[in-house]
Amino acid sequence: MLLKFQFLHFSTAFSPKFHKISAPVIRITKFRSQMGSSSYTTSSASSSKLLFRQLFEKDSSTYTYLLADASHPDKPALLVDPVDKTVDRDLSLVKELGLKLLYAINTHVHADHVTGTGLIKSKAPGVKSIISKASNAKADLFVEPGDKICFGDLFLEVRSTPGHTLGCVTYVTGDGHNQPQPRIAFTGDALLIRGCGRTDFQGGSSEQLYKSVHSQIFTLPKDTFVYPAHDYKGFSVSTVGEEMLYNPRLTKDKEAFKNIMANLNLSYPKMIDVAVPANMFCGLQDVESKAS
Ligand SMILES: N[C@@H](CCC(=O)N[C@@H](CSS)C(=O)NCC(=O)O)C(=O)O
Ligand SMILES: [Fe+2]
Repeated sequence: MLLKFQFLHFSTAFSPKFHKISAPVIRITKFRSQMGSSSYTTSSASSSKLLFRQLFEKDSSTYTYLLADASHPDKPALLVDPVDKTVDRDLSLVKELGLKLLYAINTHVHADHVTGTGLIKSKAPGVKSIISKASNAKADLFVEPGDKICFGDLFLEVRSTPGHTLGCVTYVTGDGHNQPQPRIAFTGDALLIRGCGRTDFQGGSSEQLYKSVHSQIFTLPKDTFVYPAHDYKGFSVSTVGEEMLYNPRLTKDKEAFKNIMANLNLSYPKMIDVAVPANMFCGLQDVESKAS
C-alpha cells in the first residue's frame, strides 16, 4: 500500500543562539494507524536503500546511529544520539561515505553524556538539531508523535515513549513508497536489550514506561530490530519479538515491573549534573554562556 503524503504544517522552533532555519518536519495524517496494519508490500529494492551504521562511545556505553538514503543522489543522512566526544569520528565517516548530513537527533535529554548535536551544528553548518517537544529542550526542530523526519525517500516516524524521561521518543524507520522490512526502532533508553531505562529522575515513571513500551514498541512487528541508546552487557541489537519473550523486566506484569524498577539501586550517572543542563541546550550550555 502506498502512503498518501499530506503536508499538514511545519514544526519548527528556534533556539535564540542558533541560525534561523526552515527545514520541515512533516506531519502525515493517519500515519500511526497505517503503521499498525500489515498491508505494506515488501520490497528488497526499497530496503536496500538504507545505509545504516551503528557507532559506539565507550565511556558512556552509548550507541550513535548513522542512517542515509543511499539511493538518493544527495545521499541525505541523519545521526541519532551523537556524543560530543565522538563527533569528529562521526563527521569523518559522513564525509568518507559521501553523505549529506541533514539532522542530528536525540531520543531524549541524556543524563550520562553530553550530546554531540550542538558541536555537529558548529562543525557542519546547515545541520539541524531535533528533539521532542515534550523534552522542553532547545533545538532547531521539535517533533511530536506521528511526525516523520524525512531523509530522501526514507523517514523516521516519531513515537512517544516517556517513562525513562518525560520527553523520550522512539524513532521507527519507514519508506515513502514501500515499507522496508524489517523496520528498525531506535528506542533510546526506553527499551534496552534485556533491560530498560531507569525511572528515578528526569520525570521518570515506571508506570508510564511500562505503558510506553507495551503500547508503542511491543505493538510493532516482531521482526522489528531494536537498537537502543546504550548497552552495558555487550549486546548490539535485538528484535521486538525477542524482547517480548526474554526481557527480564518488561515480560513481567505491571506491578512486578514497578517493583523491579523501584529496587534497582543504581548509582546516579557520574555526569548527570553537567550533562542534563548542557543537553537542554544541544550540549552547548557552557560554550554559549562563555561566549555571551
Ligand atoms: N553508570 C553510568 C550510568 C548508568 C545508567 O544509569 N544508565 C542509564 C541510561 S543513561 S541515562 C539507565 O537507565 N540504566 C538502566 C540500567 O538498568 O542500567 C554512569 O555513571 O554514567
Ligand atoms: Fe537516558
